[in-house]
Amino acid sequence: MTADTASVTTATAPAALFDHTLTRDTVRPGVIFEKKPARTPDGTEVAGLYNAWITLDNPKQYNSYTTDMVKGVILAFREASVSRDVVAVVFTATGDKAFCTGGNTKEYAEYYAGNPQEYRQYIRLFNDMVSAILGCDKPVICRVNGMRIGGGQEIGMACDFSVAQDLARFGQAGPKHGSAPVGGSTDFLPVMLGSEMAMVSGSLCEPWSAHKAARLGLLTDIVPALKVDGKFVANPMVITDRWTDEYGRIVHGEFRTGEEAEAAKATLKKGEIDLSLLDQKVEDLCAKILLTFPDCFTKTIEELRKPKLNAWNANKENSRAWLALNMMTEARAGFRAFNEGTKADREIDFVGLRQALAKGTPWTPELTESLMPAARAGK
Ligand SMILES: CC(C)(COP(=O)(O)OP(=O)(O)OC[C@H]1O[C@@H](n2cnc3c(N)ncnc32)[C@H](O)[C@@H]1OP(=O)(O)O)[C@@H](O)C(=O)NCCC(=O)NCCSC(=O)C1=CCCCC1=O
Repeated sequence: MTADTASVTTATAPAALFDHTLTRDTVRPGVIFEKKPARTPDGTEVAGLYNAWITLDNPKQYNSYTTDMVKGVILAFREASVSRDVVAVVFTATGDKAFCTGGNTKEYAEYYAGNPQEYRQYIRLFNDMVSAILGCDKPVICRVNGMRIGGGQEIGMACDFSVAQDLARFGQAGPKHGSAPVGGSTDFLPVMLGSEMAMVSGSLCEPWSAHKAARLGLLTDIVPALKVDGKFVANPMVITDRWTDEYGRIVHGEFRTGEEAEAAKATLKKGEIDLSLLDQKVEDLCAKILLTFPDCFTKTIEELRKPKLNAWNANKENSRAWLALNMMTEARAGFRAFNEGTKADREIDFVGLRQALAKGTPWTPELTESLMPAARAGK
């Protein structure tokens, strides 16, 4: 007679399991780790199996990660990775505004600016966070609950799948705020988009809509999140009702402008945000993963990660050194400007800087001060 799987398990599984977790320390400020029951495609809970949800919880600062949070993310991924009962990891954040807008600019401006040796240590942690995602033994789904900008885009692209609510925006901030997107984006973007669009997305700091990001290959799928009069509608700020302009150029996924944008803002205002379709999509994806051979699935994603991982491993250490030294010059100026400026004026004087450097001006403290929004306000 053939024994059922449960009896075989009872007879042959070790009586006591070794613990491969690095630490059971549950104090992880700004990061929530939860195990939620895994479900079959029809929604039935599966006994003894879970999906690990790792949630960035710093909504007031758009879920940017503080140094403590980076440590928390590493530990959470480590725990999810070694949990035998975890099927998939869902990486997300609190609220509906932002998944993550990258490194915490307040910390950058007030602690790391001008302190390269400290930032070098921070980047060790940051690099370990990206590596923890890329090396997770479970498939990782980024549940993009809102904008994914700067380092947020980098840790999002390190995930295996990304499912987004369609009000989310995607892109980089570094070249405007004093950094280079070498925390993953310069490695992942060419792999995911091809080099031309990688150049556009990585360097110009112009956000893309979810529709555009999905069309160009950054996302697994998108869902509407805005409900107007009880009905889900596509992000009204984005062109979704036509594919081309009068010259045949693709406009689907571009942001609306002029009167169309004004009307869209009004629609946004009267609607409410509901992430239930996002949750459903994430659950559906987790359920698809559940119904596969675990080891074959893991081997598959390990192989498919390689183009991203190889690029990341080739560059991360020398990027760390560059990022540290850049905290003496452009990052010091840019992150301070963002932190000290107003919403209407929080970038440095780019033209003034370029003109000064063209004349060989050194990076003195006086040069940095002269580039700040406060210097313009005084003029
Ligand atoms: C474009 C923005 C992402 C969003 O702009 P907007 O919609 O106008 O919202 P804000 O009013 O700016 O933001 C709401 C409040 O959140 C605070 N906030 C936003 N992002 C951060 C952040 N990253 N750190 C700390 N606080 C943040 C913002 O100050 C507002 O607070 P308030 O108290 O004033 O209400 C825009 O917010 C933006 O550009 N943010 C900064 C993006 C950024 O520069 N990120 C860092 C990029 S570099 C990076 O991430 C790196 C990672 C590792 C490798 C090296 C590296 O550089």
